[in-house]
Amino acid sequence: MGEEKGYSTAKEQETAVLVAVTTQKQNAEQTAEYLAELAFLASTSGVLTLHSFTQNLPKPDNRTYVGKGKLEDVIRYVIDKDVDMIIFDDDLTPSQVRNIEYEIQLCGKEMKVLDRSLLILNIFAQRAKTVQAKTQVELAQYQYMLPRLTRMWSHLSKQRGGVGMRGPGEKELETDRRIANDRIAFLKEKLEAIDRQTFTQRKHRDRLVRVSLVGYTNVGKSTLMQKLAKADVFAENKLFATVDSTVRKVSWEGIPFLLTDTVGFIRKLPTLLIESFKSTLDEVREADILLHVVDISHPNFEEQIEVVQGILNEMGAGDKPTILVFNKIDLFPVEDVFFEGSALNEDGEFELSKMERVTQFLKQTHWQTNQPKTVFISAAQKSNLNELRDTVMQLIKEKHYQIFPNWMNDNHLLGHSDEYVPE
Ligand SMILES: Nc1nc2c(ncn2[C@@H]2O[C@H](COP(=O)(O)OP(=O)(O)OP(=O)(O)O)[C@@H](O)[C@H]2O)c(=O)[nH]1
Ligand SMILES: [Mg+2]
Repeated sequence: MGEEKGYSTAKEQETAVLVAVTTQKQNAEQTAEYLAELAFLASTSGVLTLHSFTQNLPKPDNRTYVGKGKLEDVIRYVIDKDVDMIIFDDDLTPSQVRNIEYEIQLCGKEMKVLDRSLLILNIFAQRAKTVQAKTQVELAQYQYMLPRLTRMWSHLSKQRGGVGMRGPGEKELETDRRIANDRIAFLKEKLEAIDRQTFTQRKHRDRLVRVSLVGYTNVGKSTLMQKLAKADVFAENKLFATVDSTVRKVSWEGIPFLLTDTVGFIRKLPTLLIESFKSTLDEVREADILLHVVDISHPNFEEQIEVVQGILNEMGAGDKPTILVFNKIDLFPVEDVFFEGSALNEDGEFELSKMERVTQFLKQTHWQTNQPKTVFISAAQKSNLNELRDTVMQLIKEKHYQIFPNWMNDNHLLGHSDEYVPE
């Protein structure tokens, strides 16, 4: 047994190589950023990225996404280093999957082929907790898989880790397609039943003002929800920590309202997921006020704002009263900024705290606007949360008095206990 020494018996972490193309529409810098995000997505689902391949093309190759020679390089690397999977940054068409699968078969080694959507679907599947979210993810998985049912995607091993595995021969394909179609029909019916139930529940809920936290994934929505609603919400430095939406009733200045934490958005969010998460996203669609949370410490936060705005527009929620909440200002690089207010006191110390100086600086930038309103905060450090509350309160009050014109008369004699976290 001596020769086995040094080998770990624990299950090793799965490994991946990433593949992306730089095109006329996507420059090299963007490709690098997308790849970094793809590696983060992979690590969120427990997969270690070993290497990335990129190719410059006018547009992705119709047949095999990258050119044939490049694909051979990738496959050779995967064989040499015994990598488990290849992850493509863009969605592959069913025929690209077939062609890539064919090239892989020629080399005789088993390897999984995933694209961005499938990776995101897998993460959603791992994270969904409620019956509704689980059903939504499963529906999206089947809809994704159906047109791609080739030998590789087959045998409906939809369990975690099973997606992308090589399946049995052509014979089972027809059966698989039939099973998939039946399952899709069943899941749709199940979702409709859940929808009817939640619709009835919602109808019976008070007609309170509804505020929704929206934003790119990992920007700090759940952390902010925790601070604002004192709710025990799961927050983590991973993508898509939240897949189910959480609603809390909060009361400020005697006015109750509903605060919702929602699933994070991401660039190239699979359309199938948007569709099947329709009812979860109804929380956003039915919201009166949106708090669009932005991670100002992220190098691409401006593009992330656009992605989120684009998805909101698609959902028909693009023109709701919105507050742009720039979060994580504690991570804003202080050294790089020029402070007009950075006067020193007699002891040679700054008169303003670091957070105050950063806030002051940010308020002089073009991000400070009134359309939509902006607030700069750190949810983690509870900085400027009072200002955020005041800004949100203005909008809540407007809406609240529209719904309950007699609220003041009915309630001004009652004592209110304000629940709010002081800074
Ligand atoms: N430094 C710093 N980190 C923060 C702040 N707010 C949140 N974070 C961290 O950012 C990470 C993501 O936070 P979440 O609250 O899970 O983000 P989310 O937007 O809910 O993410 P998803 O649910 O995945 O879309 C966590 O590690 C938080 O601790 C902040 O103000 N400053
Ligand atoms: Mg979250």
